[in-house]
Amino acid sequence: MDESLGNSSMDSIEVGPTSPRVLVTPRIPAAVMMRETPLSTKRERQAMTPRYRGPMPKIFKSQQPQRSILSMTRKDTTPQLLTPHGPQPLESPLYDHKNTQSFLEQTFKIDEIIGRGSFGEVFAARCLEDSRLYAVKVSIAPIRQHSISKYREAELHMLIPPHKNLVRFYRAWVETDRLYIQTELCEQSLQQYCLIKHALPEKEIWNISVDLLQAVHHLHSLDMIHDDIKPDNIFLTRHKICKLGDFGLVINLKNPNDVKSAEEGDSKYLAPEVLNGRPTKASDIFSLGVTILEAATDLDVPSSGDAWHQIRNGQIPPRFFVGISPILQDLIKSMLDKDPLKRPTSQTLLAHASMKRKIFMRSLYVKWVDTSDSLTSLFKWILVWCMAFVSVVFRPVAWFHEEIQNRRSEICAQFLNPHQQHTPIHTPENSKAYSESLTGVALRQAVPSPFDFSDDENPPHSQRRLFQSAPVPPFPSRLNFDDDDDEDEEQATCSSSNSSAIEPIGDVSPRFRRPVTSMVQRESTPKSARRLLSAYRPSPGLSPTTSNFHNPSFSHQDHQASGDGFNNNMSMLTDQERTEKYRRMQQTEQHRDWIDRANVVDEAPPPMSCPPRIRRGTRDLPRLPLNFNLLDDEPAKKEGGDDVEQKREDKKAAPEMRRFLRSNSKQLRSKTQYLFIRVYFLPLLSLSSFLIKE
Ligand SMILES: Nc1ncnc2c1ncn2[C@@H]1O[C@H](COP(=O)(O)OP(=O)(O)OP(=O)(O)O)[C@@H](O)[C@H]1O
Ligand SMILES: [Mg+2]
Repeated sequence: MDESLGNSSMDSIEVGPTSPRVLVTPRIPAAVMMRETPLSTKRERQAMTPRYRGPMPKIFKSQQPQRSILSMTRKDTTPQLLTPHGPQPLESPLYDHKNTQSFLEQTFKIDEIIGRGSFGEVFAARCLEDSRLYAVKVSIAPIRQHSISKYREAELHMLIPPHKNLVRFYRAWVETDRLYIQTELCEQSLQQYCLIKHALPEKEIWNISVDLLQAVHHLHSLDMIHDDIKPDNIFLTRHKICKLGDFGLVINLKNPNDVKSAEEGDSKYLAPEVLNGRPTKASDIFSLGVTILEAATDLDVPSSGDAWHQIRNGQIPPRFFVGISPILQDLIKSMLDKDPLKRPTSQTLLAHASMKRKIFMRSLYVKWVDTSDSLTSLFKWILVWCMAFVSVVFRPVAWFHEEIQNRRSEICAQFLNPHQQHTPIHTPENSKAYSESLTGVALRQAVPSPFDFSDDENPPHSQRRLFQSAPVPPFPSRLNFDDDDDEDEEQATCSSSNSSAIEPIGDVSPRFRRPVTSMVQRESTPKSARRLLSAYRPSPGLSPTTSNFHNPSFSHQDHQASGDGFNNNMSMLTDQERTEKYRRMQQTEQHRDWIDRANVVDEAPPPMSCPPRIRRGTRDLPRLPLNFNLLDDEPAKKEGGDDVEQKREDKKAAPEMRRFLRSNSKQLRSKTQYLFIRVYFLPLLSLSSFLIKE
């Protein structure tokens, strides 16, 4: 049928010799009419019928499912692995027989459905056993038990030795009457590629021809016929290497019992002799010739009619070959020869002079791709291990840094805000004493003092905390009440009285010389009482168990009679010595008051102890101004009225702040390192894991 005639019949009709041309709606459906049209390219066809988006959909033997097959599968049998020696139970460390999910769902992570064919659905799925991506084809209809060809595709595929231009077979299994075939995943089919690109450049056509001829030659050398070569069954990797797939119609010529099903290859690519006979190796060459012609010319291959015969009679209009080299034209035409005997074999074609160089170049390219792939995977492997190692090494460091930073902030906040009550620095040594004092254990053990000095200005003991071992610069040592001469005596006095304050009588040990609770009592004792306490020192040589302190009959007179004590010492001193001694005592008292204020808390301690380095660094620091921006805390609220005083304090504290900053610069540096890990290392880690997934 003439092209112009076809167009006029579709768009307009002449009602009479004088009548004007009127547009009518064609009665014949476009699809039927298009079958009658002569050869055209797919692009031309698209222009004529804008809604045309590709070849007509296939007619399925069974109704195409509206939802995925997976949602319809029920697991009621154990999966059977198909092997050349028969079915065997399929095992995997990830598979749980008791689980109601299928083997596919348990051992794969399904990414998407990548295709639907007459046989089944094809999924892109990541195998959880090796973390690689595969294509898994699941049969649509349950496999009929007595069907001869029920596992045909899988059985034939597993028989074919692997080849770089054949889609690789991994395994196949049957579960609940459905066949699953796990194969290599490719990027797209040649049909999808051609629909986007239309006529491919000649260089690509040569690459495709070389790849497919090698694949067909591999099959033919095994005495196998593919019988379904078409763009839909040819797949492209991401490196544009062509692979022949879908071995459902393969004929094994070596097996005389191989009964082929009634299905035949796609009529568009069918060799003319197959209409009246059996498929042969030559028919595969014909199908391959039509495929290459379609890819090179963007020909819309007819499935029947005159156009179908036109191709088989070698009457392809020369306009389709415009821009194609004569060598490629000759190659295609020879493959489409009507006479199967005149058609070249795959071996003859590969041995062609023009082919040899191209095969060599292609094999180099394939090797390069393989090498780069292996190097990439090796690099990824090394990267993963390095990352794992580095993360193992640095993770505790990062965690430790974070803890230190938090702790530092807390400590600084205490020192920088004079109006805020201070949280104590808890050390492993005093944490026990802390918990004891909270529960009152230590206080209950303590022998009650004869003096009750608790008053309103002293908070309860349970709220008092100590810097147990805090040095008190620039003030004299807390035990150094008196002159150097009587230092020993003073210490003995203190330890004796302290021990008696916490320990039950008769159980005094030297390690309790400075128990915390006794310090609590001491810290909370008013000045006047402390002076009186010194009067209760035990006499030298008197054991703590017989100490006057614990003797209920002990009185002030007894104390004076024992000849020791504060008043006697003082009376023996000169005026100047006494003044000096008072001055020092005053300083000590002031400092003790400061400690008292600093140690009052009303909150539970944080769980982590402050590391000694920081404890040392921060202990000596004076209070710093409130507006220290290093901390994220809210600026402390100034109480009304003492703005001026506050400013003066701030000014005084400025050099102290500098000192503080200097001493903390090391910590800030470590914070920078920590940030470096957060900003560079962790994203690098996620990048590498992403690369590995890919
Ligand atoms: N290994 C694979 N990699 C990528 N995509 C694939 C793969 N296998 C199949 N597909 C996609 O799934 C579609 C259908 O696959 P396949 O041809 O194997 O199914 P089919 O049921 O045999 O169909 P038909 O009988 O029409 O050939 C293909 O067109 C292709 O898009
Ligand atoms: Mg197919």
